[in-house]
Amino acid sequence: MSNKTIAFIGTGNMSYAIIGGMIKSGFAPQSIIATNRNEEKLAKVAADFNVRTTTNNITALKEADVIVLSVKPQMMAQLCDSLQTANVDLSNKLFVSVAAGITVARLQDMLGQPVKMVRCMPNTPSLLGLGVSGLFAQEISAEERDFVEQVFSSTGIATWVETEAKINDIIAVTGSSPAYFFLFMEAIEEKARTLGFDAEQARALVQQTALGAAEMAASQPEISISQLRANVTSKGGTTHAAVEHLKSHNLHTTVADAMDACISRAQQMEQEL
Ligand SMILES: NC(=O)c1ccc[n+]([C@@H]2O[C@H](COP(=O)([O-])OP(=O)(O)OC[C@H]3O[C@@H](n4cnc5c(N)ncnc54)[C@H](O)[C@@H]3O)[C@@H](O)[C@H]2O)c1
Ligand code: PRO
Repeated sequence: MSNKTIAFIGTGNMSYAIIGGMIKSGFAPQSIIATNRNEEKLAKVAADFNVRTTTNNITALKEADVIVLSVKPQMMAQLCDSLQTANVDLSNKLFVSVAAGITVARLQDMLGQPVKMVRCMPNTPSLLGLGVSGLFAQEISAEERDFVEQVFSSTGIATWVETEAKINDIIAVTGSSPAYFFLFMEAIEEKARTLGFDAEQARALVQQTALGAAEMAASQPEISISQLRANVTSKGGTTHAAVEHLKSHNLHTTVADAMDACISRAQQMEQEL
């Protein structure tokens, strides 16, 4: 592994997941600094991953080679302002922003100077090494590119996109989409409860089925997802009845429209923030 130090500024759900994936894949805990304003959150990160923690963003900024900006988009301007006024030379640092809806140009504006910046759109399964991260950068060195790729591929699949606009598409396809799957699982779990399964059974039944279905797809890439579905669906049978109901309620269009709403919101945030 590289000897660079990486700091996560604002270690909440997303950075916790990335750090978890990095540690699982062998990054040295001492090469990782996690910051948060909330000491309880830091205590958990330190206890779970043995990384260095601090409530002082500037200490982390000074020490790290790579700075991951991981606060909520609405908090980013305030954070960047505090980093800018700290009088630290940022020209040799590499920044990575995981925030949705803030462009590189806007981040540089917030930081008050044209720093080297990578836009990254990860997702929370990174915690298990099963994440997907979209990456976009211009004008960074091959070594910096390799390091960022090493970090995010340690948490799952990392893929570079050609244009910054594509990061918004990645949000719809992989950044937000764990929530779509969870929503579907919630709906099945809820119905299982109304059919009389207790909470524990309903949860176990839905999660095992989701895991089994994903693993069926992942372990047999030569079989299309639609064929896997067809294999469950007997002509004139029970699954057919359920699937036809979903189709007649425009499931595909609804999902596509939801993904368009996700992209539109990211574009709108780019104007707002
Ligand atoms: N959660 C996801 O699935 C996901 C996926 C992709 C990208 N993202 C992006 O990741 C970023 C973080 O999202 P999250 O879900 O982890 O949010 P979060 O609220 O869980 O984490 C952000 C943390 O930053 C801390 N914080 C706020 N201001 C701070 C400051 N000035 N200094 C230090 N700490 C500060 C907060 O206490 C909080 O714990 C967002 O910009 C989001 O767009 C999230
Ligand atoms: N979670 C963040 C949001 O909801 C970004 C992708 C996933 O805005």
